[in-house]
Amino acid sequence: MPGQSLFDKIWASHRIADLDAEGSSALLYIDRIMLHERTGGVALRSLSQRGLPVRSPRQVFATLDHIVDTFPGRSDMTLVPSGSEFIRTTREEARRAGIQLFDLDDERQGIVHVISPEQGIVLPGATLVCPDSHTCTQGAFGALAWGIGSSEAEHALATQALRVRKPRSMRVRFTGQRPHGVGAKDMALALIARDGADGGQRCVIEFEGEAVQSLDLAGRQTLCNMAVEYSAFGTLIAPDEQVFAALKGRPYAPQGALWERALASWRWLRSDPDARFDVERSLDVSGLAPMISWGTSPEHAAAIDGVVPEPSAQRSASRAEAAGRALAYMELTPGQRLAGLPITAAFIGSCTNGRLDDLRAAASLLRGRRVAPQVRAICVPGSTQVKRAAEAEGLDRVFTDAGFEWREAGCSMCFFAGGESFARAERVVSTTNRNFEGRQGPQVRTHLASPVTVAASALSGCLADPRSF
Ligand SMILES: CC(C)[C@H](C(=O)O)[C@@H](O)C(=O)O
Ligand code: SF4
Repeated sequence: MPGQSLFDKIWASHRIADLDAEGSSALLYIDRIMLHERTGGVALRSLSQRGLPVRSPRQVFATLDHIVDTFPGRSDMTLVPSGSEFIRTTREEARRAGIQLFDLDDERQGIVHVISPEQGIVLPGATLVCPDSHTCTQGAFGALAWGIGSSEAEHALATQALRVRKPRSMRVRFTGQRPHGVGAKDMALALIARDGADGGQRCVIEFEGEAVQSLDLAGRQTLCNMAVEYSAFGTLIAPDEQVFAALKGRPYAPQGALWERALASWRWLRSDPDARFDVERSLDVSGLAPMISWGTSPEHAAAIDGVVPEPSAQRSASRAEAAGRALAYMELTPGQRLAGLPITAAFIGSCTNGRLDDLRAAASLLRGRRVAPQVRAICVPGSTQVKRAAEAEGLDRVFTDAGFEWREAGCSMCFFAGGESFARAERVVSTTNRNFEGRQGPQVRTHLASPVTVAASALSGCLADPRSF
């Protein structure tokens, strides 16, 4: 018998029943369900219309993040068409079901994947689902967390269990030491650029290696967050002392004697040395440079000191065709240098890079400097707690003195839902995770990058290398 992977262990400890003889599908117990107003309110309403109660309201948490206004001093007003309807439905159904809602006036409000660890909702070794694709972010805490569809969300709410076809497993080792200016976002973009946006093959990916262990928790969450752009089913990083320290004392984490018991069990949450994975990959980070996307997929990314590639350099004819289309949309030509490309907007925030450490990293470049006059720069903290903590150390002033807008927490312009947007065809450098056509507004061209690269670019008025600051 080979050893077990961390994924195998969590799977086995949550399996209620195998659904076939080979054990390739199982009914899994779900520890936590998270919801947001864009998809969660609808799932709750549909359930209540069918006369089905939420089975275990204390294990379900909801927040308002996707279509809420993020203007300073916001009200219930939202520019998103039918946005108020989503918000109202979520409020009504959360109240009816008796589940905890982190509403707009609640200090615990924020992007669903950001508030979960802040509140100690995600725990090592737990299963957590949410009808949102970036739920895999929470694998950074050693939880099996994945995004589900709305009918699955209804099933999970009604039964606290889900039928799951067991995903294959992958291990990705990041070896070597990260050079100056290279962070988790660059590691993720480099991996996706190398292997393609389908490289993760719907596997549960365990990230390992010194370059992962040395990341702070914000960085680990960035890496796990981007994994869905690599087509991962979910992610895992074996939880360590950093994770335990971060969760200790959080409102929904176990307390007292229960904490001690939990901690003792969490120390076993790692893959056995002889665990087998269906796919093994590795990437040496020591030669990486800060990355920037040039196209309309996160796989369209290159080193900031590089050039826009020739579409014909892509691995297949279909990829070459997609790259050609991407360049047309992005108004770029092969061979053009990436650094120096003029931009008109910069965005810092989202569940990828909207945490306190991300804001600190950006602020370290912005301090005492001003963004270029033609650049509209916006910072949206990932949660109200991130916002408060940032304000407590004066980061809001650093951002506003530099010319950034300082906003209320939410998803904001990470995605265009018909509300607030960048101007048509604007070129934006953004810490978010998706850059497909129209993602941040009609015709808007998005360049994905790390917080320091976005800060450097905002200051320069063009895509810029953070290492030169
Ligand atoms: C609206 C929501 C379902 C969606 C997702 O699942 O990811 C959003 O968060 C996104 O990033 O596009
Ligand atoms: S911040 Fe962006 S990627 Fe994250 S959940 Fe919100 S819309 Fe989705």
